[in-house]
Amino acid sequence: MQHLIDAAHPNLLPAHGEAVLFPDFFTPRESDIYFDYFKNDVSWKQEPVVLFGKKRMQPRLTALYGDINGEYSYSGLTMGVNDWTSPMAEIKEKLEKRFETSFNSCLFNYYRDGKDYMGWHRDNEHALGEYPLIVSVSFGSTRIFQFRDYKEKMPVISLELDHGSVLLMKRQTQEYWEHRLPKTTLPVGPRINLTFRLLLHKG
Ligand SMILES: O=C(O)CCC(=O)C(=O)O
Ligand SMILES: [Fe+2]
Repeated sequence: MQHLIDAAHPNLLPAHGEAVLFPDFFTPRESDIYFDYFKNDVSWKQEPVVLFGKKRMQPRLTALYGDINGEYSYSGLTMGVNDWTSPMAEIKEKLEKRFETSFNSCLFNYYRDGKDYMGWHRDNEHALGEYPLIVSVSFGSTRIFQFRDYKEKMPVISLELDHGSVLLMKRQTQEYWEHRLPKTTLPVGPRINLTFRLLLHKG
């Protein structure tokens, strides 16, 4: 893979992994079009999850797309896999070319407002292999995204994910760091996030 870290795109993590932000990966115009398209045409669902033995609805809407047939178990949740649509395939190809890799699935998240969030987690499912490359695309309202050391639970590294930005996470990132998209009491509009992944086998 070509070297992705340079002065304009520094590694946001001090050690044990690489996280690189590309703030204007998509133009504002492209981003507006993708946002409207995904808002209306993704089969969004609010899925229940079991946390500490209690069933609750996830604080966001989700959908899974990819080229694996059938179902995929992700974080204790079995999700149906939908077929790529052409705007999704277009984004996937652009990312694959730029980052010299390939993806076979994408998890879509829809955060309706500041009350929707994703808690601390690592994307370290077995199906992703040892050192997964995860590419996260954001459209819509800017939200804060945070990393913290998985063992020490500190310090927190915060960044803003803007409309049209791409965040790349690679190497040991999912082993040493956890990440989240915190709630906010500030008035924020909806945000759509796409995380492209390569699943090595079914979950
Ligand atoms: O919405 C985001 O930026 C985070 C998404 C995420 O961490 C995930 O889908 O695993
Ligand atoms: Fe994640």
